[in-house]
Amino acid sequence: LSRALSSPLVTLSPIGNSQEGPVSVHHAFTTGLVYDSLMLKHQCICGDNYYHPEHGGRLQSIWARLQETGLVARCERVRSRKASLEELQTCHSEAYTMLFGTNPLNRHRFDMSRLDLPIKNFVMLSCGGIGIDSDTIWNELHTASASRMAAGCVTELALKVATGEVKNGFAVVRPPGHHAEPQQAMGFCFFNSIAVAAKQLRQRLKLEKILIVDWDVHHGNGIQQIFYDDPHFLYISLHRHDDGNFFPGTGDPLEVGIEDGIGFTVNIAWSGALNPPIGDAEYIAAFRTLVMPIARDFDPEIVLVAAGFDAANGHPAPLGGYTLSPACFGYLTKQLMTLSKGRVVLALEGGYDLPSICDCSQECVMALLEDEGSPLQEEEITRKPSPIAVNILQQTISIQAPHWPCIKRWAP
Ligand SMILES: CN1CCC(CNC(=O)c2cccc(-c3noc(C(F)(F)F)n3)c2)(c2nc(-c3ccccc3)cs2)CC1
Ligand SMILES: [Zn+2]
Repeated sequence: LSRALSSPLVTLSPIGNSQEGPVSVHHAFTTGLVYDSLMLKHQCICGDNYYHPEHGGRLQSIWARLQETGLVARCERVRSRKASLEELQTCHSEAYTMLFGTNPLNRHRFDMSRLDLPIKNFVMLSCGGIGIDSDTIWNELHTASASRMAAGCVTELALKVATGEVKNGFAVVRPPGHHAEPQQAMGFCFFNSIAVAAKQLRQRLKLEKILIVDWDVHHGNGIQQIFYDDPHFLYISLHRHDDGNFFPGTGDPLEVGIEDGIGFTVNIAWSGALNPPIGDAEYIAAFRTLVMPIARDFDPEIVLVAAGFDAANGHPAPLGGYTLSPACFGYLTKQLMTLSKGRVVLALEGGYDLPSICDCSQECVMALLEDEGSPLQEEEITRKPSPIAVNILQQTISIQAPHWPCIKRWAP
């Protein structure tokens, strides 16, 4: 029945006597959205949102924007749920999921004594809060549920896109996930939502080829690590690297995967700090010369996007410092929609400037709905990428060409 329901604007035949007229169930085949206010509760006990840029106001603002613009009404609302400990354990150790996945209300159910917690412990923060570090803050009552909810929402949405119940999707979730390693929380991240979703697609739906594109300004060290030896998952990241001097420092172009996974990690590692800052022209060029040719060659069954917006204009240097336009994120989304019969799932990662992340989210959801979206600036379409960026792309092409012959035509 679910297949029937997902076809456009189906009307079921009337049941019972004809006086009642047709009983119709309108399930348009459209973009799925997933959001849950439970994710707002993950906050530092110090309450200082300026010191902690990764706060609940980010989600509230994005959701409000999607409602005010009528986009929520045009989408299918996907049911939110927390990821189970079992789902989390496809990416994280049992001890880790117990430590960060339980709270005082449910911890009694688990025998924590036999867990050797190999994790750096919690520290007191200068703001008066508690956490793994000054960014990865811990709220004893709410962080576990919020982090599990984020992973569960991305997973639920990805499954509905993969099974064709919704056309594509956008997950409005926090805390972010792409820095979370199997046994290490860092960079605002506890559970690797994108990685958990990707594992479920493989385990439950037996998908063979899953593409993960990460356009957050930071390298997704956790995603890379979890899939580093696995050719079923192609990880392509574009990130500020500055030769390892920008958080988290990983994501060098020479990191291409190991064993069977060689060639299934592609790192487009921008360097040169902010002179000149990286903008639309560089990302358009990277997609044209590397991301899309490799992605088409891989021919994935679904595309998951670690869609952080901290590379967008409006993020001061420590948070990113790049100058991508919201329209550019809409353009990148449209490019990825040419793959996998359009089965694309975006999950929010970073992004802190509220007007900026609202504009970016709006452009991406409009792209998913196949709306026109804002035009790219003429200047950015015609501008040549900076010499440093051209150099980075050429380096990456020569490193990856042995694994992806299709990109050779761009090599000098
Ligand atoms: C208190 N703290 C201190 C360090 C901090 C800079 N650190 C970061 O931005 C940082 C560090 C590690 C990871 C990430 C990060 N951002 O998104 C992601 C994500 F996972 F992709 F989502 N990771 C970001 C600073 N922020 C500012 C700042 C400046 C202007 C306005 C707001 C904050 C100054 S130092 C963040 C807040
Ligand atoms: Zn704090």
